[in-house]
Amino acid sequence: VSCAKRAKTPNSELLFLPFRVLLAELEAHQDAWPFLSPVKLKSVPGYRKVIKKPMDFFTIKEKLINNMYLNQENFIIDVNLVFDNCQKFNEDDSEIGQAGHRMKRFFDKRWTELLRK
Ligand SMILES: Cc1ncccc1N[C@@H]1CCC[C@@H]1S(C)(=O)=O
Repeated sequence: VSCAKRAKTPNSELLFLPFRVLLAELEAHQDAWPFLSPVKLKSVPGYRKVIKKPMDFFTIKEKLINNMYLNQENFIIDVNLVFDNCQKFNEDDSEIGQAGHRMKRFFDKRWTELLRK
């Protein structure tokens, strides 16, 4: 089975520029602190059992740099996974839960502005 060829051509770098810009904005956001690195499965009881597909901004950046997103959809799916995992595991009125909702609102707004022009 031939695995999907990773996009290596220069123009695909250009193509993914908006994603890198958007991801940089997410990472710089004051409410990004819970999502900057993978959840520490050893120090968060229950996380491994409850959350089937952990995701975080650092992992997304790695995938972006390694050309592992072949289209917009897969990038969006991973970003939304960060927020869906957060809503699933954290109470809405918790510190992390609130940060997740604010980050999602910020992302949805910027995504629309940046890529829906
Ligand atoms: C995103 C998340 N969701 C559920 C439980 C914990 C966390 N994040 C923790 C709280 C702050 C950073 C750590 S981390 C990312 O270092 O584990």
